[in-house]
Amino acid sequence: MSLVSAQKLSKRFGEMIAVDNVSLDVARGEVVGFLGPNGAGKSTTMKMISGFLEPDRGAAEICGVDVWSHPEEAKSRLGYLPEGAPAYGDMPVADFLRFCGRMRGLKGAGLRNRLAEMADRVRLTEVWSRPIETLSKGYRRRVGIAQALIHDPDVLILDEPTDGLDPNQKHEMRTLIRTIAPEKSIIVSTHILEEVEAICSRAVIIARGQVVADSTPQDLLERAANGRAIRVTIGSPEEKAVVEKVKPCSDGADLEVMERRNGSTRLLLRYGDTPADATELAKRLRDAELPVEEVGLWRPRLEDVFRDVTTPYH
Ligand SMILES: Nc1ncnc2c1ncn2[C@@H]1O[C@H](COP(=O)(O)OP(=O)(O)OP(=O)(O)O)[C@@H](O)[C@H]1O
Repeated sequence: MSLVSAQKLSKRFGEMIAVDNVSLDVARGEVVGFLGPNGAGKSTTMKMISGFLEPDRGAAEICGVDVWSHPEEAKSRLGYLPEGAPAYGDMPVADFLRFCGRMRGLKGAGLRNRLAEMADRVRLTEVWSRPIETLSKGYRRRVGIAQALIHDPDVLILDEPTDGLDPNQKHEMRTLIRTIAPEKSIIVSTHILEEVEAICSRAVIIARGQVVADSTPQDLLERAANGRAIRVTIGSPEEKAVVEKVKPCSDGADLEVMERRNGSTRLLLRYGDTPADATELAKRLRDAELPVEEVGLWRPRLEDVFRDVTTPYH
């Protein structure tokens, strides 16, 4: 069963369609990376899924509970980490989490147990009595995660969970997310594509309010290249002349100039559905007496895939 189910969500602000017919299902154990350029509609979609913003059309359910007709019940199954640090900076960590627990309806031994578990699991023991505003960014973000987890929700929505953290803190946060992932459905909004590869089992890319890709990060990478593109570097800065000379050797591939650097031009040759043969191409380029520096199958990064699927929407 999907713990998160959003069906055909749409939202307009005046004339502008911020979210257009977005559907998203997330099963237990899935970590979905929610990606998109600035203004794509990520926050608006997450706010509608978590019941903070009413959609014009469509519906969202958390654990089978409609977020608009039964908001209290739906929100009790949901933990949310907003962007940035938690408020109430002058409160000690323990008091803040106790307060959040009470707001979530916990009390007595149940509350004490959850607080102890958070201290241990989110590794907050060291700073337990310190005011939040005196903590490092990494610890503050962990306090944010602890407040989202205090009532042991089935669904977690995390907005930019590692933004502004140093590499060690990022690593710790990702390890924590991976540890809790099997029991929950998690949606992570992020701009950091390496994060998607590190922790997400699925990547949903949104542009201009619409879902433009929904697949595993590995599948997106394979689909983008799949041995069907070659990267060529020619030792000449004359972009136009390079393209003209490479074209007749390229068996009808689509040519794109990737970059010009240090007197060289780097091209990307896409072969569509035909497998690319880098050895044959290298031979032809040498026969044409081009100053070839490098010829190899192109291995895209997630950045390239992201650019590919969102660029037509800018
Ligand atoms: N309350 C609002 N009133 C008017 N327009 C809004 C409102 N909230 C969002 N928008 C607009 O809706 C579009 C989608 O915004 P949204 O914040 O959902 O994008 P996003 O993908 O989260 O962007 P970012 O990565 O920059 O946070 C943007 O053009 C934004 O300006």
